[in-house]
Amino acid sequence: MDTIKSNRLLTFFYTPKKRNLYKSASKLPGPYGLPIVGSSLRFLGQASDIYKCIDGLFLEYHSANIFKVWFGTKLVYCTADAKVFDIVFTSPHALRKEPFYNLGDKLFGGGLFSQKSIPKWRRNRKFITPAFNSQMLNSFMEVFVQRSNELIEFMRQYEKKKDVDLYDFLSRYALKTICDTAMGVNIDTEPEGDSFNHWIERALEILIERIFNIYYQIDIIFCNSALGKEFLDLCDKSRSFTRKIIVKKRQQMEEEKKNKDIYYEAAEGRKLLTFIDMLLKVTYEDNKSYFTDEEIVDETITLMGAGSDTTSNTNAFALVLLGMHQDIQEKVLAEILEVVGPERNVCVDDLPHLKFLERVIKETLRVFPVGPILARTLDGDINVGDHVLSKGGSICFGVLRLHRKNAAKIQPGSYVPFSYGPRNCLGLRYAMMTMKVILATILRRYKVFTDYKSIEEIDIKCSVMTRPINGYKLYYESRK
Ligand code: HEM
Repeated sequence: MDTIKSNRLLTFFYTPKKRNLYKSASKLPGPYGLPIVGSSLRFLGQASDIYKCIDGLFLEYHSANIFKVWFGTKLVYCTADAKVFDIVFTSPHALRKEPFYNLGDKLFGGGLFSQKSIPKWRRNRKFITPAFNSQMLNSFMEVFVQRSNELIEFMRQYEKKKDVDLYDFLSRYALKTICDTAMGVNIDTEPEGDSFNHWIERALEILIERIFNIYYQIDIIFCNSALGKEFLDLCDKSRSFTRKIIVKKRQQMEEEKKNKDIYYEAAEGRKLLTFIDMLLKVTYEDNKSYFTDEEIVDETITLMGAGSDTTSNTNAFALVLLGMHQDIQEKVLAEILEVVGPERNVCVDDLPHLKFLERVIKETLRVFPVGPILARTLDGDINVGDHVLSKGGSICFGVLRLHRKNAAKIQPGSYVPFSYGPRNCLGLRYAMMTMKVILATILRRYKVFTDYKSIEEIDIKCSVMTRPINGYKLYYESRK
């Protein structure tokens, strides 16, 4: 059994270490909490109920800048205030993700997204960042275009069908794209490629249920439950597939090396090293023992997850919004035809000119931010003006609530779909480029419709990412 977690549950004493937390909490409003379990019992349920409950609290305490929730013995400060977000997300005391993220370690391990050691995160972030610099991104353009063209061809067979799962197609092609670009590995012949995103999606949904279920925080209870067994199986399958890709990549590199020295070429500036080239090089060629085999899997599966589901989710929501607003869809089309024309492929130089399309993507991310809530743990006190957030507490940001605030309350810094500060999204520019190419390619070929009539009709759940409870309800037909 995970003794640290079970001790945390059982020993709820007023220790001097916690005195500041209680003092800080006593000044804030928040829901009633029982001894030991706090308010945690109200979050029991499935991903859809959990988000409703969290959102309900944000609405109930909307007039307070910050409110508190005792989750078990943990004090969670909750806020949808742009000023607090700004101070906390740029503070050196809030670099660590909330330890709840680590309940997903069996899936993502210590990849960049969930890495809890700050020195290790800093080192890895610095190491991986150049794999997404401008030169690299421009070199990915050919793949973005080719995969988008394949996607619209694939879509042809499902034209006008109302029960089509367009999100599934988008995420399959996004996975192929991230594997082609960040890894230089083609997964077309791998049967698991079509299931990987479903495994991750379901695993994340279970993870949310685990995070908010105080009983499931204890490893032995979770791992022996039906949900826990399903989670472990999904982790196993997803990581095995990731290992298979890494092995394929290593074999590919060995083959390439027989003919030429790819690293020598890289040093000469004649070859760009992808994210995985860099990881494998530093581990196996330079003998620096930078990453263990499992750490390479951690970073790779993190990028595969973060790099595909996020963009496909946003693309699907963008198509839903354009399906609702046919006039805006026509304006986007007119821009695409003006900038790119009716036949030619989109190229790098077109991207800055697709301004209206960019506004549509940004509006989509405002209304449906990929991460509806973000959470950090506090390694030091942080003064946010009228309150001091105490070391040892956690902070939960209602990004979706912040984004949907009444226009009159909007302050600078109220738009944070990629988070910000040192731990912001590493793939921001990659994401914007690939989303523009895919949407421009789809919209030029198809007219898109949805059965949703308004944003309010779309019930949201949080499976780590924002998802529509009842699907995207998209269908499409060829443009004449
Ligand atoms: C619409 C697309 C995307 C959105 C809205 C998005 C949003 C975010 C957000 C909000 C975070 C911070 C999460 C937190 O603090 O808990 C994040 C982190 C991250 N994202 Fe993205 N992301 C997108 C696409 C991508 C892509 C395409 C990649 C990779 C190519 C990527 C890689 C990462 C990584 C590695 C992190 C962790 C960074 C760190 O902790 O240092 N993301 N993303």
